[in-house]
Order: sequence, then C-alpha cells, then structure tokens
Amino acid sequence: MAETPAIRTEALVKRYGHGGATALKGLDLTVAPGEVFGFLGPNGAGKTTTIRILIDLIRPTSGSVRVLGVEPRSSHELRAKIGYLAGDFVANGRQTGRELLTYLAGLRGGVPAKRIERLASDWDLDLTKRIGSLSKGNRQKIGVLQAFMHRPPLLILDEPTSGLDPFLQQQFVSLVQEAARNGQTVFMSSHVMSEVQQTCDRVGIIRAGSLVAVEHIDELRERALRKIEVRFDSDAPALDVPGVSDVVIDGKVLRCKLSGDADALVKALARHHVVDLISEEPELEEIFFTYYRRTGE
Ligand SMILES: Nc1ncnc2c1ncn2[C@@H]1O[C@H](COP(=O)(O)OP(=O)(O)OP(=O)(O)O)[C@@H](O)[C@H]1O
Repeated sequence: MAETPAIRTEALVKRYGHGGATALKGLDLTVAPGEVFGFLGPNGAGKTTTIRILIDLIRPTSGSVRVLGVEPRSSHELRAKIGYLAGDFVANGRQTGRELLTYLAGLRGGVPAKRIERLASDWDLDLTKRIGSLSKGNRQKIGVLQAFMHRPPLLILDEPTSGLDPFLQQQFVSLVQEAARNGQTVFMSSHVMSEVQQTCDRVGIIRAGSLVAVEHIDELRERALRKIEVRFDSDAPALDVPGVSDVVIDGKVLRCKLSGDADALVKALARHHVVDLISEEPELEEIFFTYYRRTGE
C-alpha cells in the first residue's frame, strides 16, 4: 500500500467572506512523506491561505484536506507534530528569546536545553534579550528556531527567510537539509529561488488560486540552460553540437549555452586542447517566471 501523504488537499476552495476574494479555486496538492516541497507563486496567489488551512487557522469553503493522514480540524494532537512558521511571525515582546523557546519547547513535549543553546549559537542569536527589543531579522530567527527545534515530522513554513540576511539564508538551507536527512517533511512557501533550488525535491506553482505546475527540481535543472565557457590553447574552434546554442567565440574563448546532458559537447571538445572549462549552475529563475506570467500578457 502506498504511504500516507504528509499533505493532501483535494478540490480545496476558499472564499473569504460574502462577496470576498476566492483565494483557492479547487487546489489539489500532494506532498509525500520525507519530501521537501517548495510552494511558489506570485503575491496574492493563495500560498498563505493554503498554509493557514493546513494548520487549521482558517477553514476551507469546500474540498478536503488531510495532514499526516488526519483532518486538521478534527485532531488536537496534530499541532504538536507540526513545526509552523507564520509569514508574519509575532511573539510576546516582553519575553526573552530563551523564555519563549523554553515555553514552546515545553508545549511540544520538551527540547533538550543544549539543542536550543546550539541553535541560538549557530544563528548568532542572543537569547537573553527581550523579543520586543530585537531587530526584525533577529525576531525572524526566533521564528525559524521555534519551528525546527523539536524536530517535528512536518514543517510548514510561510516565507521562512523573509528579513534574513544572505548568511542566515544559508544557515536556513542547512537546517532544511538536516531536516530532510532526518526524514522530516518540509512544506514551504518562498520567493527566494536560490534556497528553493538548494533544498526542494519538488516545487508546486500556484497562480490565482490554482496549481499550474508541479515539477521535480532535478528535471527542471536538466531542462534549464547552463552557461559554458571553454578556454583553448589556440583559437577556439567553431562547434556544431546538439544541445549547444548561442555560441560566441572570442579569441581562445568560446561561450555558449547548453541544454540537456553534456556528453556531445564534451566529446566534441575532446578533439581540442582545452585549458579550462567553466559550467555555471543552471538558473531556474527563468523557468519559474514562465509559470508566473499570466497567459496573454
Ligand atoms: N483575511 C482575508 N480576507 C479577505 N481576503 C483575503 C484574506 N486573506 C487573503 N485574502 C485574499 O486572498 C487571495 C490570496 O491571498 P494569500 O495571502 O493567500 O496569497 P499569497 O500567495 O500568500 O500572497 P503573498 O505572496 O503576497 O504572501 C488574495 O486575493 C488576498 O487578497
């Protein structure tokens, strides 16, 4: 029998108020256990609405939703199994970071004090300061740590790195990778393509309340164009190789774009003396943008 999905929604519809926006228009979404799933889409697409339904902060107008195999509205135990970070994480400003994290750790069945101290030190976070006196970025660090600290089976994160500097974004990537190695499921909305590229197994793209694509990151990477630069010991040769386009020759240097696997190019190059070869990590951003754009625009 197939494993129970970590998240499954079917024909999920959410209409806000009377005559309000229809934020979700029949969303079908399945996230497998142990998967890191990126939930992407332009502003107002319905990401936060979906996330709030998953953790039962709001109820759908119609359709079904199961999280770790149960309906969020009917399970009190479910909340303890989810590490949740809201897009607008707010905490009681009078408490110190340590007081808040220790309190939340207690609610979630306990977290070794050493783990909290380690995470705070990795994240360069002063736990003795009152939360109200912290900068936005430092408050966000607390938000991230409270979601991860008890190693929940499922993490649901709404824009987890908003307000974090590039170093901390990288720390976040490490935390997600550690969670993935640990078998935890991660579902996160994000606008930061680099962190999505580095962490996610699959991405779902939502636009105007409907899922318009679900893709494996590896497959996107194969389809994406890579920039290649080759330096020869004499004038660069003209190449006519399948998958290679936009060839520009500049003396001993050849620049081109490559799609698909590199075998034909490598074999063509092997007939010459190659001094250096640089292949850039493919940029998935361009591919995402094609999904973000509305038809007809
Ligand atoms: N409480 C609410 N009352 C009425 N309409 C709402 C409410 N919350 C969201 N909406 C509307 O629902 C739609 C989806 O909003 P949602 O916040 O889910 O999008 P999002 O994808 O998370 O956007 P962003 O990337 O800007 O955070 C929008 O049209 C929004 O205006």
